[in-house]
Amino acid sequence: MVNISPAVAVEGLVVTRGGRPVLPDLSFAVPPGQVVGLMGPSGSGKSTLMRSIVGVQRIASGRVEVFGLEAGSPQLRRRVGYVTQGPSVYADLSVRANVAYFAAMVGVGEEAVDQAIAGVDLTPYRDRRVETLSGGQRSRVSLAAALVGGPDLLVLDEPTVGLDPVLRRDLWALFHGLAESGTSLLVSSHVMDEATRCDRLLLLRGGRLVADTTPAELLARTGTNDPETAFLTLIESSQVAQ
Ligand SMILES: Nc1ncnc2c1ncn2[C@@H]1O[C@H](COP(=O)(O)OP(=O)(O)OP(=O)(O)O)[C@@H](O)[C@H]1O
Repeated sequence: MVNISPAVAVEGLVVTRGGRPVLPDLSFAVPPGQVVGLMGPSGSGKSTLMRSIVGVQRIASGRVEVFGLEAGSPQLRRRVGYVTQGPSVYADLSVRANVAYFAAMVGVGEEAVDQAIAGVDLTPYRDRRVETLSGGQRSRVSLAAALVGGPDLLVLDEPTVGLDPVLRRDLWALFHGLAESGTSLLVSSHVMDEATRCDRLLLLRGGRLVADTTPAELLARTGTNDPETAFLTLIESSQVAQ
């Protein structure tokens, strides 16, 4: 068997926030070149885990490695793109100026800026100030800013929240296109029907991993054809097991 190193390796991760263990003990690996969904209800710890992976979360113990380097290492700065849930771009600047700003931070030029804007389908809006765009368009500006450096790992916190079905479908197609060209993606969502759009799934509840699986395995294991029911079935069986 070929030994493929994981994009992300987490072992015994413990994170405490507000004096409470938010992630009590997590271990898993994210394979490279795939779209991995981090699913779980609100408050299950998805954002905290993503923050740990991009290296902006203080961890109590354990190990988080990205491409074999400690999360947050300076060598990873250009290799990891992160889009938070809140707005991460400047409302009073144009789409182009925003993406160009992030391009300057990672040391890439004009061509990369145009490519990133085209990649999220915003070329017709490139000279518009972000504050004049719709919510969905704004979130795509954040995505273009994260994409501009050509990261090897993209960490996206609920990127499709509040988007209409057509845009959601287009964004998932974009994610898969990126994965096909070798990018690893970790995408969070609390909408379980998005689970079927992922190559792999990490299901989180109360800061614990309920499953590390594929959509097909999840449905087969729970004998359902709907991811939401499958998730509820898993939660119930894990409660019985406790
Ligand atoms: N700054 C903070 N101080 C203390 N507790 C926090 C802080 N941020 C988050 N928490 C707690 O950590 C837990 C996990 O929160 P987190 O934001 O990681 O969940 P989430 O799954 O991303 O939720 P959502 O889908 O609503 O964004 C929650 O119980 C939350 O209340």
